[in-house]
Amino acid sequence: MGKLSIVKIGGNIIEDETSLIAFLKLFSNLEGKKILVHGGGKRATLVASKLGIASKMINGRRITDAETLEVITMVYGGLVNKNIVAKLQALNTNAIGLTGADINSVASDKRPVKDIDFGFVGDVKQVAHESIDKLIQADFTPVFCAITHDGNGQLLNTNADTITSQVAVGMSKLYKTSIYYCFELNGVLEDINDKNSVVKHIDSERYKNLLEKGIIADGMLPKLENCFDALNNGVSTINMGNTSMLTQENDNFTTITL
Ligand SMILES: Nc1ncnc2c1ncn2[C@@H]1O[C@H](COP(=O)(O)OP(=O)(O)O)[C@@H](O)[C@H]1O
Ligand SMILES: CC(=O)N[C@@H](CCC(=O)OP(=O)(O)O)C(=O)O
Repeated sequence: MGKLSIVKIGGNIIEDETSLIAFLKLFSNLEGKKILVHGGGKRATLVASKLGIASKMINGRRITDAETLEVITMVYGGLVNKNIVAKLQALNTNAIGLTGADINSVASDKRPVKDIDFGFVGDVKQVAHESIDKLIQADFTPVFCAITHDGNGQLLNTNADTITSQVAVGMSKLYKTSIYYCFELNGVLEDINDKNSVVKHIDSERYKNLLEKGIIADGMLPKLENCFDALNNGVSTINMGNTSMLTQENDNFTTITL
């Protein structure tokens, strides 16, 4: 089985031009077959506010009404995705930007209304691993944004961490897949105020222990949930840390195993 790396970058890296360029250089130099998934929640909030639209997040997920869906479609599928693709082209990486609607790559179901109505938010139901692989086999590098579709013409907003883990699960039918969640910190930290307190290895036991101690919070909660889901469904390795973990020089990041 060949190897495939799936790398995710979040809003903090995207918003900082220097960090973004530095990351894209590392990503371009990464050997082997690869996929990039990007978020952009910060930019969506900024653009929405310029348009007089208030943003509301619950449990790390954006409440996405019809107006907000228009904003995130323009921001994730347009502004952020196309800028990243252009910058990758400048680095000689032949990137192709995709929403989940493109080549029917990521289909989802609108989240059912229970206690909370998230609006146009999708939970992934199917990843077209064979179609995505056609792009990879043709030496294109897929760049996914945080948009999926329901197959009936409706675009849906889906968290980029979830897209990453679900695409990785789908692709693990064809490849030995590794996920790299890149963010602004060095990894999962024992003490959020001490950037050097990286927990180097988290397995199911340690995860339980960190949860009990309340060390994992905010955006890290769904991130780690996604990790264990991916590992339980065929993904080989998951690493979490700053962008330099893509180089051989940095071994100070978090590795997650079952
Ligand atoms: N123990 C922890 N170690 C590291 N980050 C943590 C921890 N607990 C909570 N966090 C938060 O999780 C955030 C990363 O998750 P998220 O906001 O989803 O990032 P992104 O979307 O940029 O990838 C960090 O910015 C940090 O504030
Ligand atoms: C449903 C939902 O919450 N979607 C996310 C998608 C973007 C994202 O995940 O961006 P980051 O990785 O930068 O946080 C949102 O709109 O914020």
